[in-house]
Amino acid sequence: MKLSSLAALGVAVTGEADIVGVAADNRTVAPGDLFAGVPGEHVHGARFAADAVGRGAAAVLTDEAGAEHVPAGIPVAIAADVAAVLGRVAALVYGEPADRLRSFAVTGTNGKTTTAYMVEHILARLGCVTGLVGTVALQIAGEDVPASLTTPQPADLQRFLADLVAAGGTDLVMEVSSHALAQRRTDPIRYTVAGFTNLTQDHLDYHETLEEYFEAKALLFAEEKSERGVIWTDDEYGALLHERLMREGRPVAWAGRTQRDGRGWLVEGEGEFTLTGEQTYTCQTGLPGDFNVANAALAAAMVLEAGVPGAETAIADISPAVPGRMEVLSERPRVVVDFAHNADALEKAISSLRRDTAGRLITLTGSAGDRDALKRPIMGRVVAEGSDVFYLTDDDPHSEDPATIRAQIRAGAEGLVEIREIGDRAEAIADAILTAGDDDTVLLAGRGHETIQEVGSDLIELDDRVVARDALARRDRP
Ligand SMILES: CC(=O)N[C@H]1[C@@H](OP(=O)(O)OP(=O)(O)OC[C@H]2O[C@@H](n3ccc(=O)[nH]c3=O)[C@H](O)[C@@H]2O)O[C@H](CO)[C@@H](O)[C@@H]1O[C@H](C)C(=O)N[C@@H](C)C(=O)N[C@H](CCC(=O)O)C(=O)O
Ligand SMILES: Nc1ncnc2c1ncn2[C@@H]1O[C@H](COP(=O)(O)OP(=O)(O)OP(=O)(O)O)[C@@H](O)[C@H]1O
Repeated sequence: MKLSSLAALGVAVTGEADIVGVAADNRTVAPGDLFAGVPGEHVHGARFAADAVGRGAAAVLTDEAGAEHVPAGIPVAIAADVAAVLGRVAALVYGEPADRLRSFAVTGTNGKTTTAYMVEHILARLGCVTGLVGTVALQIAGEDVPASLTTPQPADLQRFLADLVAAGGTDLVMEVSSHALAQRRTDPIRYTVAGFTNLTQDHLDYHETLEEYFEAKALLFAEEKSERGVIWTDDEYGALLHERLMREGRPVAWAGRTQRDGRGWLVEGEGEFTLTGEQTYTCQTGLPGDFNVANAALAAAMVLEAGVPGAETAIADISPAVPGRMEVLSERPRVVVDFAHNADALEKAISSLRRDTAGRLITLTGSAGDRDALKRPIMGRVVAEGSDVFYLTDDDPHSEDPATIRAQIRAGAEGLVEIREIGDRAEAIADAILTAGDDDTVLLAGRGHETIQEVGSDLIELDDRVVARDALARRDRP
């Protein structure tokens, strides 16, 4: 594509070049790419323009402030707000790949990964070739592609979509974080169906208030971002969002256990449940917890609302394997690894496990550093109120002092439960499993599928599932 074509997007172009791709990080530039120098929180990306050109960048897209870093003689495109235009630029360069895909987006505080896996699972059963974008994986037709953010930056996302189309992809299933929506990472994708799981306290380090966090999520349901929405309305903010979209006359369906006005899907039953809209369908999910019925119902309703042929049969069993989400490692004692890392997720995981635990419920968790600190004492209280024993340990401390994080969690739990504080997570997991009775449940919460612990600037290999299996093997030894 010619650099001058970007003029159509309101970008001021000087010089001409043939562009084959887009990269917003100099370290990922390939010959012929347009290097986007985006101003960030830490550095202006345009500072890396000279290095990008050295790696073969054919031109640079940046703003007025960044232009001074562009080497003389290099074609340049200037935008008022680079981050805001980057998605549209990348889409144009890669040939608008999203237009050739049916697309599903899931947002909400908890349940995005699980629901996205469920939508993907239903589509894969129908023979669709899917791209899956989320926290756990970036996949094309089940094969992993490396990723670091839940929702990739615009240039990476559009390149991924182009690769998906080239691989014969038919469908895109994406988790969309509130950060991504606030930063317009998904622009200009207009999803066929957008789904909302729930909204509870998290990420208040990034979004200043819960209302601002809600408004960031609500962006996904605007006319330009999705054709129609499916909202889990048993959630307080879901109900608010549904009312608002109905008022605005947007195409929207509700899903939940309470009948509402307008088009919707009534959910009845537990592991095996019915979904009643124009017709009644029987579905089941093998994933434990009531909240997974909510996730499965939302996933099924999204595929039905998209009008995917054959959906009615493919939703009968929605049991994908979701790494680190209520993953059961053993039965006696029952050891479960779960990604719950905020109060609502912990509360739901604990209460669903409590119901079928004959012995004690032993919960192990910490909380990540350099992230929302306000949630820590609330998490402590939720664990204390729902468990018999609380193993208080470390998550990813990042640059924070781990003992301070533990003290903040402890503040909410003190006096309410037996607390065993062991900072070393592997040691804490081993102790919890080795001292558990056969009828007990051990919930290892917070890290799910993660395999690297970030302590200061050190990256330490730590997979809760590996440590737990090792401890279980030691239990079995006479
Ligand atoms: C707040 C936020 O989202 N920050 C993202 C942002 O960082 P930043 O503004 O600090 O960027 P910067 O370091 O100043 O760099 C500016 C520009 O220079 C470029 N650069 C920088 C250094 C270099 O050597 N070369 C280079 O080209 C960068 O690619 C960037 O384009 O741009 C970076 C480059 O793409 C991202 O890595 C970074 O995500 C950080 C790591 C992050 O943790 N983001 C989290 C909050 C996030 O987005 N999370 C959500 C999920 C939340 C959930 O659990 O629901 C997600 O979607 O993953
Ligand atoms: N519908 C739900 N309601 C409340 N909690 C849930 C729900 N679904 C899953 N959870 C809990 O939240 C945890 C994270 O689930 P999942 O990874 O599916 O969510 P997510 O929104 O993708 O999270 P993240 O944005 O942090 O990646 C699960 O391990 C489980 O404990």
